[in-house]
Amino acid sequence: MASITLKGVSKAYGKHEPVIRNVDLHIAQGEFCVFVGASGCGKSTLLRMIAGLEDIGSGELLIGDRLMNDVPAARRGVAMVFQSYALFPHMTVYENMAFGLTLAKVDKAVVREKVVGAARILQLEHLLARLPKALSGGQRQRVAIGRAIVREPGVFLFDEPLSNLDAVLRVQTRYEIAKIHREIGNASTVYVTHDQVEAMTLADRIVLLNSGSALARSGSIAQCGAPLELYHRPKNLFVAGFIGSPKMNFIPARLVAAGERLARVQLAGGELLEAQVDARRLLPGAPLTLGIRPEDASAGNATQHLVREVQWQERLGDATYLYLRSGDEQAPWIVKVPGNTHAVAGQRVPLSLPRAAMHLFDEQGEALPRCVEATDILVPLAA
Ligand SMILES: Nc1ncnc2c1ncn2[C@@H]1O[C@H](COP(=O)(O)OP(=O)(O)OP(=O)(O)O)[C@@H](O)[C@H]1O
Repeated sequence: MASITLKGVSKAYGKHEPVIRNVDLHIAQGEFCVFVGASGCGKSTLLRMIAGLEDIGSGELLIGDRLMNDVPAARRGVAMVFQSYALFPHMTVYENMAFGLTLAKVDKAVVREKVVGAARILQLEHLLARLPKALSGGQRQRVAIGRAIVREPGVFLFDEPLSNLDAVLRVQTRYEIAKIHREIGNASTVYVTHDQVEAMTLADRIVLLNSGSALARSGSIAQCGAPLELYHRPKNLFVAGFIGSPKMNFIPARLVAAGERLARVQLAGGELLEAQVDARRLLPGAPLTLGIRPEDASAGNATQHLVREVQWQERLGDATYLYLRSGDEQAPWIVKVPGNTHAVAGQRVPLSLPRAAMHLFDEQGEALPRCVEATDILVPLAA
């Protein structure tokens, strides 16, 4: 069982711009780490370098305390599960799962014990004699996971393993992957996805990669931390906009006054709002972006509110997204309200914006520190 350490790892394909830039990362033994980011930001390249399927351009990769840069894939103690399952079509489920062990000339009785054990965890026991073509997509992916488990690797690598599954199976298989990771105990898992729900639900720690902008070039780490840390304390506009769906509302504003735990800002239409943010490093008049998540704003009366007009609504059943705006604003605000809310286009809605829920970003897009306690963020479930 093993930790994974990347020290100053970079990679370019041929003479092109680097796709991975100077990545430093330590994944502890037993940790479930998810690489997430937009298409093309370098997630798979980073994973494939850990797997040994791609050369490391520069820097060092260690698994445990062993330098792995030049160690072939088969000798790294890692097992990888691909989006495409990569099963042998002419072999049964049993033979597919046993393949690596048989190749390594492991004793037949030991192979049987391991394959049957993995099949039990994955609920595949009744399918061991079938060929892959007689399985559903979800069952095929479970066989691919089983093939990885029987090798008892120190490191599991998953490259978008749920992308080919329908929505229901995706949720079920996601739960199974989390359960297997917990049951196996001390194996480290690295999981690549572009789906932020998978990232939020599976990860002990998320590594969000930049995808190239004026602020940061692609292939570098935008933020690395626990899922709720990225959600509640995004470092910059890119992270704030990537994590959360629908995306955080961004509204241009100016600083009016900055106190120790409270900043007063003014919107383009002249409205004044207060945010529990420390903006003392900026001067009054500084341009800002105010950020508020759709689920943090609510339609109703409160101490601090403004009025916006309903333009459009999307009904999801459990919730409704209202698209609201005023004449001064380019983009509509999206506000999440209960699913049974009845709104009509053109209706004017008072909007309540809690001071503790607001984010402020400076002109460069860097977040200003929020003055919000952990206890304001997570509320214990009443017994
Ligand atoms: N073998 C290759 N040769 C040249 N360029 C490549 C190669 N593989 C990937 N790239 C480029 O490297 C960049 C990163 O690709 P990578 O597949 O790692 O991204 P990703 O974040 O996993 O994307 P996706 O979510 O679309 O799979 C992309 O611009 C891609 O076009």
